[in-house]
Amino acid sequence: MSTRIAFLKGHGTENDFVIVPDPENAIDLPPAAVAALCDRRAGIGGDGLLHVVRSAAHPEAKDMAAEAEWFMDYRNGDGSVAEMCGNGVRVFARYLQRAGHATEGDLAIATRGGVKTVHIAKAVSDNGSAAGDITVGMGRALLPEGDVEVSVGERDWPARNVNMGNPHAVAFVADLADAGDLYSPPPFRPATAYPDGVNVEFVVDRGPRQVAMRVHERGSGETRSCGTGACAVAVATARRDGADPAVTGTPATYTVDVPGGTLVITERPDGEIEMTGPAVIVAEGEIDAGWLEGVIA
Ligand SMILES: N[C@@H](CCC[C@H](N)C(=O)O)C(=O)O
Repeated sequence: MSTRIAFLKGHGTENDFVIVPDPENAIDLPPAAVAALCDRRAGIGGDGLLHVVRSAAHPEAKDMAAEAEWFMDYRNGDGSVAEMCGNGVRVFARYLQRAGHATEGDLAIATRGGVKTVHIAKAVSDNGSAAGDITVGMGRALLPEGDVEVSVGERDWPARNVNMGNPHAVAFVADLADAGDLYSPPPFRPATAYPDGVNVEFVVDRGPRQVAMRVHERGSGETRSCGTGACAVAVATARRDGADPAVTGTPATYTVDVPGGTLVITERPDGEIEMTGPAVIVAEGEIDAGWLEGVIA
């Protein structure tokens, strides 16, 4: 291992990530290393980590290499692996643009949830950091049948089970404060509903086709935003509102306010979902490889 490892820090609606460029997949990043890097006191700090690898160099992505040159090897802040990260994939695209691996326009990115197409809008500044929005084709939502409930303390709510590549439980509440401090994962029922854990969104109405949410993310805790969560919320809200695009034949667009900003989600009649929001790189530096080796020893 070299003595210095490059990293960047970025966020999308304040869902923040440590970015580790590693085109040839040469850096060992076991869960303990990821958790140490994402630690906000003893590490760099982040809700998750974006390991930037060429698809051809990663065993989980080489089958996607013909379609997408780059693989988003996403990890949660506790070091666990997740299928997809909606804010992460926009930040990943912003990094590729900044590094000269991508330009404005369309770009395919491999993820564990399949190949996603992102559209990088024209930059509003030319330094690559304060740039325009990025739109991601998030694919289709799956809505597994069966009642689900989530609880906080003594209170519980029915929740909609929505899979955006990763699992979500969406609960409509009267007040976002009802979710409490969200220091620990909200329990869910039935226990068999989410064998690999779940991301839980608490949602209130804000106006016509506008909602606000808080989220407890599997593997990260409460975060300031979750892109796949915002898509799950838009889909659950459209079904609740009788605005299922497959039934009405018209796209449904929802504005989803998160603590860290705003995401705009459109579901088309064919079920395809697009999410638009910001993606910002805020810093660049070097990790001390000796420290990282010590952490995982
Ligand atoms: N913040 C992400 C979701 C990250 C993965 C999630 N915690 C999981 O384990 O499924 C997003 O923006 O989608």
